[in-house]
Amino acid sequence: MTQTTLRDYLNGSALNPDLIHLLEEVANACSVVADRVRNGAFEGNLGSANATNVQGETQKTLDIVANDEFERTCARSPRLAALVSEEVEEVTWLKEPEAGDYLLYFDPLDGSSNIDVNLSVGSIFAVMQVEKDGDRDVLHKGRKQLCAGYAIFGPSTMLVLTIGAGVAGFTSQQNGSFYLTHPQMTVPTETSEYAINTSRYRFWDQPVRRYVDECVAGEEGPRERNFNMRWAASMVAEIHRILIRGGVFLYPADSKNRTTGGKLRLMYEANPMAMLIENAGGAATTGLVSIMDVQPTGPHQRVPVILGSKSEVERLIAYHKKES
Ligand SMILES: O=P(O)(O)OC[C@H]1O[C@](O)(COP(=O)(O)O)[C@@H](O)[C@@H]1O
Ligand SMILES: [Mg+2]
Ligand SMILES: [Mg+2]
Repeated sequence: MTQTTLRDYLNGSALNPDLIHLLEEVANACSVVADRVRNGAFEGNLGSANATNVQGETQKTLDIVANDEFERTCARSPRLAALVSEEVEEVTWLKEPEAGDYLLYFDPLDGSSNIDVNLSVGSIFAVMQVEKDGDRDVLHKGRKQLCAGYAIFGPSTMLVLTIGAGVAGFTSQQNGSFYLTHPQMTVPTETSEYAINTSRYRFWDQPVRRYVDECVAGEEGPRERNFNMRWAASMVAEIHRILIRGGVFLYPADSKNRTTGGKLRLMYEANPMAMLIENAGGAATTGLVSIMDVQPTGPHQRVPVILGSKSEVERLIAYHKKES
């Protein structure tokens, strides 16, 4: 049986060859990062680095290793003008920007608190375009993303990608190539599974409390059915689960994180995941606005995130609108 490789899939699309080249380098970077994560114990890369990133978070050694691998690998792409990384404060310009050049936004290692306990982590990315010659603006709305995806380093390494329509999943084989194994990933409209860090319950706003209280009440509550709960503390793992079997994921703004706008970052966490979820038939909101319609104000801006199965996201929007 012949299998469709990532290269076959991209070459069969209408994407610009320069963008195909960039996406192949992103996939290469993901493979290298997967290896570096897998070999972390042998290479002495587990644990924390003696550094904090722009968000004030302690960096894991592998956060820095993954960032360097992304930079090194993707810089081979001739039309890539700039990199926006979670781990780097300023935008990294690789060339004088020309109209049509690409901008790569990435979280080199997502869920990195899970590394030392050997749970799933991944990398998240999105691509946008330079609009005019010399234009150094990288703060475009998520609606302008040309493509987005993530790699998940779990029991198998997978790359999940949207190139404008639909979402496709590729699994890495031992030879390092990605093969199309999940051609049309869709988020079921209905779900009875939610994901939220409930240790923050006391900080939540009323709409989030109401939603979770109703799920917890199960058959005896207003929803009249039982819900299951999962929290992997790794956004790639949560989104992958939702793309496989549905669900809703929340990292809302709350009384503790409101001054920073929430926890998750718009440009390289929320926007790429929102594009994947919407293109798989789900929905993604801050509670009041579609995530991809948020006008960014900075490369490391944070936003509240609610995404997944449409019916639950719509219910959460209704609860938020009632309160606003
Ligand atoms: O530790 P918490 O508060 O549950 O937060 C978990 C969230 O933080 C993240 O780990 C943030 O990503 P990074 O690991 O890239 O900083 C998400 O993957 C995850 O959804
Ligand atoms: Mg992250
Ligand atoms: Mg990260």
